[in-house]
Amino acid sequence: MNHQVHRLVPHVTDGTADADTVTWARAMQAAFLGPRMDPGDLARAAAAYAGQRLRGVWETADPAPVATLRSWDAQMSVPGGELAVDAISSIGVRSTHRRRGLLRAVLVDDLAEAVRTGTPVAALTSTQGSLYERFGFGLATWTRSISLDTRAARFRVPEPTGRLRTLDVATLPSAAAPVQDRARRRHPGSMARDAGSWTPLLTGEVGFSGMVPDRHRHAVLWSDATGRPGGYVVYRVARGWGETGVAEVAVLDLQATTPESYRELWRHLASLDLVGTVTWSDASVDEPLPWLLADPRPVALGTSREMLWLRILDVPAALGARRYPVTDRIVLAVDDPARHAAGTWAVDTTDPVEPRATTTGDEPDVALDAATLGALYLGGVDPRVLARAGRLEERTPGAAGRLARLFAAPSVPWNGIRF
Ligand SMILES: CC(=O)SCCNC(=O)CCNC(=O)[C@H](O)C(C)(C)COP(=O)(O)OP(=O)(O)OC[C@H]1O[C@@H](n2cnc3c(N)ncnc32)[C@H](O)[C@@H]1OP(=O)(O)O
Repeated sequence: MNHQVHRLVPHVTDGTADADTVTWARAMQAAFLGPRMDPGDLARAAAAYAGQRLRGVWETADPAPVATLRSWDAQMSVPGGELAVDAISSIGVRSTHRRRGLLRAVLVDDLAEAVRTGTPVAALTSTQGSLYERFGFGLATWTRSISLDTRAARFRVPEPTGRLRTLDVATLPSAAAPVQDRARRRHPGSMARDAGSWTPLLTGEVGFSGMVPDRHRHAVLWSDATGRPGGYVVYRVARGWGETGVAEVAVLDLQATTPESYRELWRHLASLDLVGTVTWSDASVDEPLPWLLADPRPVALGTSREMLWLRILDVPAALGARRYPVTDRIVLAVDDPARHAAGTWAVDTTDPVEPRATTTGDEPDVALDAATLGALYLGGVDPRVLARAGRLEERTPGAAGRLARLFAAPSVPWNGIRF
């Protein structure tokens, strides 16, 4: 079935969105099993979409779309640099209209616009793990939950350094945004937080909670001895101390620009009175926390979850935007039914400052599909593992190992912000 996709530009005045955007937001919320909201709350929730692109499929005479998608331009860190990506979210289809190709229609339309405007990569986080590979998205970063038994935690550096300051709704965006911008450069795959997400991060007033405020959230900024801000943490009291006498705190976002700021933010969390446990569900898979402590046992590592899915839309631009730790020339044959990444590409890093991916008639060293290339792009998975899984074919002996050395990232890719 051929679905006509339309675009909607949100208009936001005095913190509330226009009527069409509100109708769009209501349809999107319903697809995600969100609560029913009164129009005022919905208009405030939808104000976060200012400057973003809304898409939908509308049926005749019904003002509410049957399918929704939201996207915006975001900066993402890549090894040795950064890249503008098409960040995609809010893909929802009315429960009565599923499995008729509506997700496909809105997503294909959005990707086509990203290609037209020269955006080399699309990025999303997903509610389900099986949806997006068929559209060429590969799983590029993971997170892992971590928890700290604060009463048993002893820091190897015994004395705190720097200064801590609490932030409120008025001060969080201006104080934390520049810190996040610096911190994310330490982790390939880390995305810039979009402007509209700072206030809800602290108030808890998000559409999916029906804009019900969460008054148990706190934000703390750490600055070094010179007064330069170096990190922040936003956390919520997940369980109060009333029942058991011991509260539990959940980290919502923690960004550190230096080892010192990382240590002092964790020291702050560990020192909270009345708290027994601090948890963080979207931590990096390689958190240094256990190494800060005299005894690592108070740290418990939990389950991994998939986080960021990447779709390479422009191979020369995407591969040329990152840096590589070794010089090599490897030929990749990329299969992509949507054609965006299809071709035989020579990835040549002989000039480390200007690596290039160009089309070639040479025999490929490796054959893979577009989703596998997206998974590999940040260096978050070893190509030899993908070869063992049959996701990548070595056409010349040892090519997967060469690819592993070429694509290796300077630090483990991580994005701590679901969007
Ligand atoms: C980036 C994000 O926003 S992630 C959020 C995804 N949205 C949600 O979880 C909200 C609730 N769910 C929904 O709104 C819908 O069920 C959606 C968006 C997941 C799917 O929408 P639909 O219009 O039914 O999908 P559509 O018919 O276009 O299917 C596209 C393909 O995905 C497959 N697919 C769709 N839903 C699922 C699913 N739940 N599990 C596995 N495969 C699925 C279809 O079989 C189809 O495959 P094919 O084209 O290879 O044959």
